[in-house]
Amino acid sequence: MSIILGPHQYGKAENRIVRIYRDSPRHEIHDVNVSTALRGDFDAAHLRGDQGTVLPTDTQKQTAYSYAKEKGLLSIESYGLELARHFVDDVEPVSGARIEIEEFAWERVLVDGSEHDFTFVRKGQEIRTAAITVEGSGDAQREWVIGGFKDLVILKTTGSEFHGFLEDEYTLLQPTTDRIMATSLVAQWRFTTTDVDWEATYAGIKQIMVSTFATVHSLALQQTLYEMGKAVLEAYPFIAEIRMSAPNKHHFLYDLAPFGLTNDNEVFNADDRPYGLIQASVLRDDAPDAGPAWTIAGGFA
Ligand SMILES: O=c1[nH]c(=O)c2[nH]c(=O)[nH]c2[nH]1
Repeated sequence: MSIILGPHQYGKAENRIVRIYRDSPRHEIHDVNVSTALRGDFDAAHLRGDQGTVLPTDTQKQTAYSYAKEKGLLSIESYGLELARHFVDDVEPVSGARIEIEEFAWERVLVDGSEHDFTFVRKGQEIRTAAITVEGSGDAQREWVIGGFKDLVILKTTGSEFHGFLEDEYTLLQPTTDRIMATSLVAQWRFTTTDVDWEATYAGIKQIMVSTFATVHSLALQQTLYEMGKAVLEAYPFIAEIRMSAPNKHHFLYDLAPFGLTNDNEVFNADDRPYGLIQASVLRDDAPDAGPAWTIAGGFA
């Protein structure tokens, strides 16, 4: 028996970078959280404490900030690709890089009915996400881009049923033909190309998902997720796969009978836990291999 070094990667997590575009009086803001991770032969650092091939995490951080100026930070997917390609192409021991990014949205405040040039309020909606992996060099280089969002809280007050489910001796749940359906949606989609209008695609996918949530008469959250994923794949041939995670944010009808009141789906208790957690992926049956697109080396949390 011998003890060996397993998979490893290292980088600078959660660089909070705010990039302002101020080329005109109407400023633009891009507010992101960037994590870098480098892979390659870093055995010596682990086995002997030899840092000769280790590009410090501090340097990775400095690069992330510099690239926000040098390469620009208009779309998190293209910025992440620039950063990952740089580490793999220009830093000798690096054979793979993964860049994970969250973007916090801001919107202009209105002053006298007009959008202000340089004052913003944080948008309460979803956080946009990207995960970029670049591996190998030269003609053998491969790239994987995942776009997505998290924390998209969405609710419909009707148009949702849940009945006909399997029952056993522990089943208490009453069937319903009219309930609130709500979730805080996480979605990630895998691109098959990097030749993409990232901004338009993001806006389009989000719009398709929210409108499908609204218009599908739901018999279960599972069905709604599948329909949302299917609609995205039908609209975007260059998306191979979409993965969704949806906590079922239960709204239970509150019992007002003790007060002599009726409750015709009007007053609910928004319960925060436990919650059903419905997770589903939808993909093309000819989707190209995902490679390391979804996973980080070693499966670290
Ligand atoms: O949409 C739902 N899916 C379920 O699997 C489930 N289970 C449950 O108790 N309520 C619901 N709702």
